[in-house]
Amino acid sequence: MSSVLSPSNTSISLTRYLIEEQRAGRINPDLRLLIEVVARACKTISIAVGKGALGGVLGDAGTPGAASMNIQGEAQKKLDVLSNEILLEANAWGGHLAGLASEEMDTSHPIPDVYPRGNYLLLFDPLDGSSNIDVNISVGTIFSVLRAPEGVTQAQDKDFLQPGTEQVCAGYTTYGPSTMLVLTIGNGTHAFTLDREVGSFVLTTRGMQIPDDTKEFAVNMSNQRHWQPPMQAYVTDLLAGKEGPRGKDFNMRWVASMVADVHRILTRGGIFSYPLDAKCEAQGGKLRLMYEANPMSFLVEQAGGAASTGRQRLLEVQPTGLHMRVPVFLGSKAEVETAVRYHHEFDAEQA
Ligand SMILES: O=P(O)(O)OC[C@H]1O[C@](O)(COP(=O)(O)O)[C@@H](O)[C@@H]1O
Ligand SMILES: [Mg+2]
Ligand SMILES: [Mg+2]
Repeated sequence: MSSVLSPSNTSISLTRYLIEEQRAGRINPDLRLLIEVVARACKTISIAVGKGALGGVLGDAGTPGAASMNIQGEAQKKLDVLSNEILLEANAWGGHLAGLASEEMDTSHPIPDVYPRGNYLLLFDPLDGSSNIDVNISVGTIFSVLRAPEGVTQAQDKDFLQPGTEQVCAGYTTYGPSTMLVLTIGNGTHAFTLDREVGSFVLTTRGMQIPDDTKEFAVNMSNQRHWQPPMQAYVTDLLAGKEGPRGKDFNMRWVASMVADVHRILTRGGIFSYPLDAKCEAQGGKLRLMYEANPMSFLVEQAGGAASTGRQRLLEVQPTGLHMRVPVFLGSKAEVETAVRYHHEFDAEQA
């Protein structure tokens, strides 16, 4: 059972938590440093996000009429670009990386020759929930850490193409009413809250646990007409409530910031889905495997939940590109298994 820790003078900081994990032999000094550097960069982003219009960080990057686009074909927000720069600058010189990759950069980013290299690869979505930036709704940063292949000191895109099961660490920060960092190194999922006075992340929930069952689902319902038949059937039965085949009523939530929707699920359960639909079919989905779906799936599985494409365990998907997209179903284990059953039954009927 997860335990929300009441603040006391023995509060455990992120640094102490990581040192204890290192002493237990679960992480080495390089990975500990890498996590500390990412956390510090997220504190800087949190300050920028918190300033909002006063910091001049709202709105689109680029110039009026000439928005700057990323490889996803999306107009970049100023905070997308600023957060990316903050994470790049913070991590380039740290000496624990062989390469970086980001939602906002077409290809992987080499570590400048002047800096020492390390054995890890860092992938990140510098600012998740971009459509919510200008309307003051929670946004976040998502990151994933892999090992660089043996002998690789300056990674290329192909070196990042490892299934999610190879992650050694994953996390996200939410920039909401409070700033929180949620982290796993493969020994459970834990939440830290930023103590703004002290300037450090403090452990506030050790061992987050997602209840197996839920009465809450999160999906962008406006895409319903574009969904495939199994998804149509699954949501129709959710909406039918206790009079329907599911025999219970379900509530719906959709923040449109994956970090916020997943944080709610890690905190009180639920299922989050961004299925394949006619609009994103050609791309293979909406959400990105390497720096959205994989890190969130690792965190969810480490909290007792499940994560699937609807047809396959998400962490076992073999990446084919840095910006590969996938359908996503994650959260309460029994509910994800139910959604997957609708897809398998439909496929079996088609076969
Ligand atoms: O606009 P939609 O269709 O509701 O999609 C919302 C989804 O898109 C995202 O904003 C995509 O992430 P980015 O903001 O990092 O591009 C997710 O956070 C969110 O779950
Ligand atoms: Mg995102
Ligand atoms: Mg983003």
